[in-house]
Amino acid sequence: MPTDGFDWNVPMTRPVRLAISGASGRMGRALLSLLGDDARFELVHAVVAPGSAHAGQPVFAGDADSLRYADDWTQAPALDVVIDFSGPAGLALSLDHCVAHGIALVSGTTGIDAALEARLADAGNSIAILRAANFSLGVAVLTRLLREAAAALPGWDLEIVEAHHGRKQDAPSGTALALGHAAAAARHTTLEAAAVYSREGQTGARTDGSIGFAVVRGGDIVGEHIAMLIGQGERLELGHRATDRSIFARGALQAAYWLAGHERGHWQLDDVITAPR
Ligand SMILES: NC(=O)C1=CN([C@@H]2O[C@H](COP(=O)(O)OP(=O)(O)OC[C@H]3O[C@@H](n4cnc5c(N)ncnc54)[C@H](OP(=O)(O)O)[C@@H]3O)[C@@H](O)[C@H]2O)C=CC1
Ligand SMILES: O=C(O)C1=N[C@H](C(=O)O)C[C@H](O)C1
Repeated sequence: MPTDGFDWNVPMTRPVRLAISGASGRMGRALLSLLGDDARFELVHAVVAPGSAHAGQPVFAGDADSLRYADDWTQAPALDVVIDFSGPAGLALSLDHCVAHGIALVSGTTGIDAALEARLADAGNSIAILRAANFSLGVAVLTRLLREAAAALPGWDLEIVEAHHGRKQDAPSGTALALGHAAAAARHTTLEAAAVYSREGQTGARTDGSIGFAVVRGGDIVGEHIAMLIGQGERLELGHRATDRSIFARGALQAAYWLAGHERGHWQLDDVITAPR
């Protein structure tokens, strides 16, 4: 059994029939490069943006017999699970298809507005859904550590700094927001009450108990998050640096394998991860 922290001991009698939404993107390509060696899955549909130049092209370049990209769900075959890393508009379409056909949905898409959040929440009444702002094991552990530190140091100022590549569409990152929610809950408050998303000009002094966010964008940064707990005369920093998108892809594939066949409802990456504790 691999020792990568996920529980791989799920018996399946046939490959899981998988669709990827956002298949031509950075995360889509990371998923495709892992799927070539993964007998647990049969990739049967690969969705790109409506009207995309990728539509009709082979998913595995150079292989004329390969599955071809589709720019909608109309020709999708029977599926066990969809993995979505497309963006909010693509996720809305993936969700429609999954709900209409009773298909499990794994999504890593971030930057979702309140209306789509509400639709996703409601969809848990009819299909199995697993969403995570970050599919890496390291961030799962970082989140646990931050909860503990935020509770243990209630009077220390908390600032969350994140850095990503220059093409990222949303800010702060989904991971930064998830870290903020976890820390706020550990301090018996909410991120809505505590968050400060921007500072400029005559800001006045820092509000006690607030959680500040700072955002860096540039080049090819895969994803970095640092939570600073700042006291008087000392500072605790908890951080994670992703250097390869395959960590997110591996986590999403494991989540999809685990979720296929699970009953309807909302599931968490923590349900899939069995170690470390
Ligand atoms: N949870 C996690 O661990 C991670 C989450 N993410 C999140 O995943 C999402 C995608 O990131 P990334 O791969 O960098 O993005 P990219 O911009 O590289 O890729 C986006 C993909 O989605 C497709 N797409 C765009 N619009 C639609 C649509 N309306 N319907 C269907 N497909 C569409 C694009 O197709 P086309 O090429 O034709 O334009 C492309 O394949 C983001 O929300 C990001 O924050 C990213 C990394 C890790
Ligand atoms: O867009 C990205 O690239 C990433 N997005 C996720 C986020 O918003 O937290 C996860 C990861 O940091 C990469």
